[in-house]
Amino acid sequence: MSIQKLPLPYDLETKQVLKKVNTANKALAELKGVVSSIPNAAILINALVLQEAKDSSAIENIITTHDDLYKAELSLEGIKSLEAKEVQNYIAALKHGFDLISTHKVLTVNQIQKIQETLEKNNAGLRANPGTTLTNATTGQVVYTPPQNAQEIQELMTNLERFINDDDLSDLDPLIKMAIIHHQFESIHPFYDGNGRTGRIINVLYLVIKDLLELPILYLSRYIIANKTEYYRLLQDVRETNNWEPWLLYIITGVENIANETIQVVKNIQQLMSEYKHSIRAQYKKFYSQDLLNNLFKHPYTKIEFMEKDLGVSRKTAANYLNTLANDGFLKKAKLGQANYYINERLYNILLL
Ligand SMILES: Nc1ncnc2c1ncn2[C@@H]1O[C@H](COP(=O)(O)OP(=O)(O)OP(=O)(O)O)[C@@H](O)[C@H]1O
Repeated sequence: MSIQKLPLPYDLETKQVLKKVNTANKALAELKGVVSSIPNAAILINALVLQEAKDSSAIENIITTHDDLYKAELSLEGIKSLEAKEVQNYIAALKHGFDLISTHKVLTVNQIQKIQETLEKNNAGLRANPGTTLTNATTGQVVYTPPQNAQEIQELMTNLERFINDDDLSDLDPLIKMAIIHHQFESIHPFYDGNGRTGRIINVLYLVIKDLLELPILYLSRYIIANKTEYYRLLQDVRETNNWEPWLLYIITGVENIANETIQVVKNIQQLMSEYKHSIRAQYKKFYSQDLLNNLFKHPYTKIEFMEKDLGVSRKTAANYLNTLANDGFLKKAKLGQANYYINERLYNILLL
């Protein structure tokens, strides 16, 4: 069966769906509010995006620990595991996507290609050769064959681009649209690889485009991992039955649940920052600064070079700050090879959840 072009000719706004849309939108609005109450919220992107990258990559069986990831960020000798590198590529793709959409708040096929390119580190572009099928991971059976024809893929992507950006095509709530966009994107399966992760990046970027979030910080991937069987089943089920309601409810419930979890994480970080700010400022009048505090929260694991750069101080001064903070229990000092690094353990524990 070929893929339908968008908008879909069905009434998707059932009572149940609208109810979910309503509560999910409330949760998103609260999250947006909590994030904007942090004056330097952008520093959170690093820590929070890493979380999403780790979870999203895990769906592709790229399993990493937080410890590995944060160490990889430090680029110290001997810790660049392949997995951590994959996750770094995901972060780069998400950040690149965020930059691309930020100015004009549109998402084009071209930009989607750039995101996938950053993620997969190849420029194969949209599929041009046949042969791609989706199989059941356990049985190896083909469950779905996406379009094989290059021109058809191109046309479906152009249609998707219009649906993403032109609200005159459909007045559905953005959350319903996001669920449709995700399904459509995964069904077109426009690339040879990275379709799942690119699709999950599009989800969060779409929320930013629609002003439901200011920063791309909604770890929807965690929800998808936790409900992975249901995810695959519903993707397939919609195609076979055209029964959209369970899929829409699944995705929108995910948005709501994860928004509520993220609100808690952001509030915990905010509280810890405020505690650190007051204690560090009181204890070290001479060297406390907002930039110093930001550095400790931008990188759950930090190193002398980061501090040097962020604060514009000498290596010796940066080392002195970090060692003093470690001596007094604000950070934990650790060693890898010859190099020292410093862990904000309380932040690390919040992000571990
Ligand atoms: N039956 C199906 N119908 C439509 N899409 C599907 C189906 N089964 C899987 N998919 C989608 O295909 C994605 C996998 O595609 P691909 O392997 O290209 O992406 P990936 O990013 O490398 O992998 P992953 O999503 O596992 O991290 C899944 O995440 C899912 O979104």
